[in-house]
Amino acid sequence: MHSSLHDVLITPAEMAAIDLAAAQSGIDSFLLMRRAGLAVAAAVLRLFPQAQRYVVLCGPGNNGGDGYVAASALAECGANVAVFAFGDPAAALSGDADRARQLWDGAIDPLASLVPHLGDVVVDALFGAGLSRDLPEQVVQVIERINAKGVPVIAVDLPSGVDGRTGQIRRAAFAASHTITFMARKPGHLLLPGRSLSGALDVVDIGIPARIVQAQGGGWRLNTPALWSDQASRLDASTHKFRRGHLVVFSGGAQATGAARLSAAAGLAAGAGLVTVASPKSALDINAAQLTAVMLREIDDRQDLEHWLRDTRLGAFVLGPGFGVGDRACDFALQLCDRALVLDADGITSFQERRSELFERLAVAAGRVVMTPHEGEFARLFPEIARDEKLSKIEKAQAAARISHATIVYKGADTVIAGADGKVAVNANAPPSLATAGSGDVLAGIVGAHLAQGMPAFEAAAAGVWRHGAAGARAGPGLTAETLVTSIPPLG
Ligand SMILES: NC(=O)C1=CN([C@@H]2O[C@H](COP(=O)(O)OP(=O)(O)OC[C@H]3O[C@@H](n4cnc5c(N)ncnc54)[C@H](O)[C@@H]3O)[C@@H](O)[C@H]2O)[C@@H](O)CC1
Ligand SMILES: Nc1ncnc2c1ncn2[C@@H]1O[C@H](COP(=O)(O)OP(=O)(O)O)[C@@H](O)[C@H]1O
Ligand SMILES: [K+]
Repeated sequence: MHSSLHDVLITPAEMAAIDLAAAQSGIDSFLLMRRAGLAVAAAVLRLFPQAQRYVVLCGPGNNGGDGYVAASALAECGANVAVFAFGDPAAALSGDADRARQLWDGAIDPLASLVPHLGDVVVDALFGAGLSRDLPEQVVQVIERINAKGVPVIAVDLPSGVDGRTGQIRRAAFAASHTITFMARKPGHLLLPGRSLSGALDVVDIGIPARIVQAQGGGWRLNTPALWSDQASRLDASTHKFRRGHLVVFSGGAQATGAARLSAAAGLAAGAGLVTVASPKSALDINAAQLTAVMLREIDDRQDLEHWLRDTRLGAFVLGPGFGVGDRACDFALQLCDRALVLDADGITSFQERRSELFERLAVAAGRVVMTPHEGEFARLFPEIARDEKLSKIEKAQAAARISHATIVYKGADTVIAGADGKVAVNANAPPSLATAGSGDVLAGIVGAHLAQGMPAFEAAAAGVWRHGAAGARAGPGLTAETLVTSIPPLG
């Protein structure tokens, strides 16, 4: 892949515009298709040199065209190749794809006649970026037959049936072991369930200039350090703990203190210079018995908080983990909207019936606020957005950020980070072992540390999600929230 396109995500509509812009700039579109098909053939031979038969499935558009080029290249190498087409290829195909078909001099059988055998390797060139509706029954049946047989599938551009913009399945989809895509990743490769169905992803540079790809791209990004490393604070010899930021984490009552302590420990490990747990009187003793480097302060009510907030050195706040749902959470959060705040868990749920109050406050407050909902919390605060099936997870996070005026971290295996200004990134470094109790509390603490150090909200959130994922990978499969805290890698 071209290095400047490493973190760029291109939707199918943008890819079509890129295709057009490339043609208008004089680039030979058939040459692009040839490079795509040859890259597929090379990958297939490298990955599955022992296949008894290469079964190439060709669709009615340019994805099918890539398939015909790959089939011809495989046959030229002496491989046993069988081509099956959806519909009548002579009638359906035009332009480059038809030219590619005419250069294939073997038989073309109807897709429905395919009987997969063990020893086959399937090259899926049915539908790629042009998938525009649910798959027809005939294709669904073939996909189910092949998936059930367990023969390896290499997908061209996208596994057929996966929507390249949303990652959703249009009735059925191949479960590919590998996907070969072109120029840049597509959102459907990263968003679930498309991510699980794409297998190992290979992005091939077929020679479209990076400037053309970038010019048509809409700004969706993969979450990598390139997005935020220049905003990360560096340690220099003259630093002191207040310069590294003071993070406050609010504790729940005596029966619910662990979550806040996990956030606090994560905040300290992630680089906040000081961390204080703000605890109600009822939980002071239990917190005191468990805290060492993290400090403790009694905060019971609104007045206590108002008084304490006169200390401008308090750099950022985490409100929500184990805090308890109710008006007290809302009162505290509304007081903190013009500071730096991570609103998580109960802090989000508490606003289910009062969200306009929060959003109106955030619209005028000059704070840096990050909300970190998982799917359930997202649906509580943004029910109409959560229900809208036309939107991808990326667009849902963007819509939520827009109406709430906060940075949204829409959590899950495919966490999306969206800024109120439209910036968006999809995370891809998180292992499934992060699905463990307390893992979200650790994330809130890491993001809080970044805010305390002065990072802007979007960058603080994106860096937090990335470090959380990297910590998960370092902690290994048996991780607990505690080992996650001790595995947080350095920032930058
Ligand atoms: N964009 C580019 O620059 C390049 C694109 N290439 C290939 O071109 C592909 C995109 O080509 P196309 O835009 O022709 O799109 P596709 O080939 O993915 O599919 C479009 C065709 O499928 C039909 N179709 C869509 N959904 C259907 C459904 N559910 N049931 C039945 N028929 C359906 C459409 O009517 C159209 O005929 C990419 O995925 C890639 O493989 C490559 O050739 C290399 C260059
Ligand atoms: N399957 C998964 N793969 C990768 N990351 C995951 C997966 N499941 C959950 N996570 C991450 O783990 C964290 C869980 O947070 P959350 O749902 O709030 O749990 P908890 O309340 O137990 O802390 C989130 O950051 C989420 O993105
Ligand atoms: K495909």
